Amino acid sequence: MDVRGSQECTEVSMASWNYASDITEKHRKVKAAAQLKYAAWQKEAWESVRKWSGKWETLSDPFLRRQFKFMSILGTAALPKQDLEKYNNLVTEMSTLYSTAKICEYKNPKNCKLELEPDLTRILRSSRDYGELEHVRKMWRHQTGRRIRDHYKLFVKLANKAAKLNGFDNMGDMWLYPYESDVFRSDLAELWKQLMPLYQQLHAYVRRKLRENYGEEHVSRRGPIPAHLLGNMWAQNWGEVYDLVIPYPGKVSVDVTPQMVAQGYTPERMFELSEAFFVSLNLTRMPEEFWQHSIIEKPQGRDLVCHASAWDFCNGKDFRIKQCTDVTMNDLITVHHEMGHIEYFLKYKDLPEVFRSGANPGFHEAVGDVLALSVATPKHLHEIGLLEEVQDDPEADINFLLSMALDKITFLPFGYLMDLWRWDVFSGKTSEQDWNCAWWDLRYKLQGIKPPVQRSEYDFDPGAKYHIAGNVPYIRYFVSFVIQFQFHKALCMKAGEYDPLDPSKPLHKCDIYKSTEAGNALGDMLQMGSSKEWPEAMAALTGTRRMDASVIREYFKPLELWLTDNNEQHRESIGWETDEVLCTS
Ligand SMILES: C[C@H](NC(=O)O)C(=O)O
Ligand SMILES: [Zn+2]
Repeated sequence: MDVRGSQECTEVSMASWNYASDITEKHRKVKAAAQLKYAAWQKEAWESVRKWSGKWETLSDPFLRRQFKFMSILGTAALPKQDLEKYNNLVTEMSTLYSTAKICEYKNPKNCKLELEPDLTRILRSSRDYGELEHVRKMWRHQTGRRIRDHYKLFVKLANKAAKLNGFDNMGDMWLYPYESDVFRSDLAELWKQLMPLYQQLHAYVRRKLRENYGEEHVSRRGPIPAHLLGNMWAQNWGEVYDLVIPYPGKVSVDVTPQMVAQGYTPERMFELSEAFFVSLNLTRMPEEFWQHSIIEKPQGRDLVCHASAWDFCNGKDFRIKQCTDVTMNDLITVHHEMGHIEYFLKYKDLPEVFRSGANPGFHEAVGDVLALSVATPKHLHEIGLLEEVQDDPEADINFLLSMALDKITFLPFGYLMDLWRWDVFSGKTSEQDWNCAWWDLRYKLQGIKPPVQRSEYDFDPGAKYHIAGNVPYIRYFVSFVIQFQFHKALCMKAGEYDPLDPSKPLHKCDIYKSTEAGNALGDMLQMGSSKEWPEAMAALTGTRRMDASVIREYFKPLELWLTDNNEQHRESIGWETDEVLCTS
């Protein structure tokens, strides 16, 4: 049944790639037709599997049983043709509106060509003008969320119809199927409960530093932080305001963006640097086709989906990244993230097609980030010439850990709430007239942030984020940000870079570069694809079968102690409160 990566899969991937990298009506038509053809092929394959239902469950070979289990879920191809065509068009239209959105410049309303990448990303990273930041955030939401709210209404209806045709109550349940656990949601709630205290300490510290920078009239002592001051369009990580919050200024800065620019780094060099790290671990070099067909710089003169992505063309040969790479440290980390996907594709390409995916979607998001945890260390940045010296003192350590926390800890509540909101929308717990205010309830409750201007139900702020417009599930990133530290710890032990009993080898200083023991262990887990249940893949690499928040807390322990002490010294209140109405329904 399972062919070497069906021709239909290659065809629909190619048509989707052509559209995503060059948004034209012609490419859209070809993609829509290929999607319907692929769905017809999937439905045919599913029909022949269904003939076995009631029999395959008793097959003695677990490998075969698992293949049938996965093939018995058809997905959205179960929709009647017209519904599927409508569903596909809605998703394509929403992600196109998002990817082609442009806004006018704050100080020059005649220039209305500003795009998210790189224009708005750069402004949000570098501007400290309160009014400009507020303008950029508000106008982006007018051009994206507001314009797709109606699409989203019909999308939710069709998505739930498809879920029901697959035997699920709603699409939120269908999205959780690959995690193969009926306690998964409560496991996630437990992880967040364990991590929230650290987040709240970091939030209190950053709020104080931003208050000192912008003044108490903009950043109150006890209230939520205005979202547009956090350096990122969605306030999903705060690394870009590192310069405003550095605990010990005057130390060597771990943000090596200036060094990368000064040394004439190009996107090509960033990709070669990333590949060199993977190869140093005895992992796989990028194939020739990768370098021929990938898009690693934003092409001029055409619209495309700039959000970075990694592509598997189902033929065991053709794998690509599409990324509008900017020469920044943030994008160097993203390059590793995307190349981690390619490594996974390469490692499981000879498995039956149904097993060519991550042990669960969180695993796929974690691979590249694990390597980036080593790359980001001052020791590694020094080794590759991006940091002039390594200062091995407690203050430099706190600076480094804070920069890592601004990316990894600040992300956790956002990574969790994105699908908390969507699960409630799919299940109907959040009704359509409350969509936007339910979003802000979660943004306030979990992240302790607020919108710069009051929101209403004319807005659709979730739609201002790629993964909602483009219909990409998001809990995979929350899972990744927890398990990538478990993987990091296991690999660091294999590399001899971390010893729980040796204080001179703390987890946050580990760099697995050139360790083939670590690389082989990681490669062995990647080779499993989704042929085994994810706790088995987790145990193969880390020795434990569960997601475990204690590892990320161990990594940040020195910082957590420092933050708690620093907040006490400044008598900062931990947490947030407000009587402001953030959103009117
Ligand atoms: C964290 C997630 N990463 C990704 O899409 O690759 C994001 O960018 O929102
Ligand atoms: Zn990813």
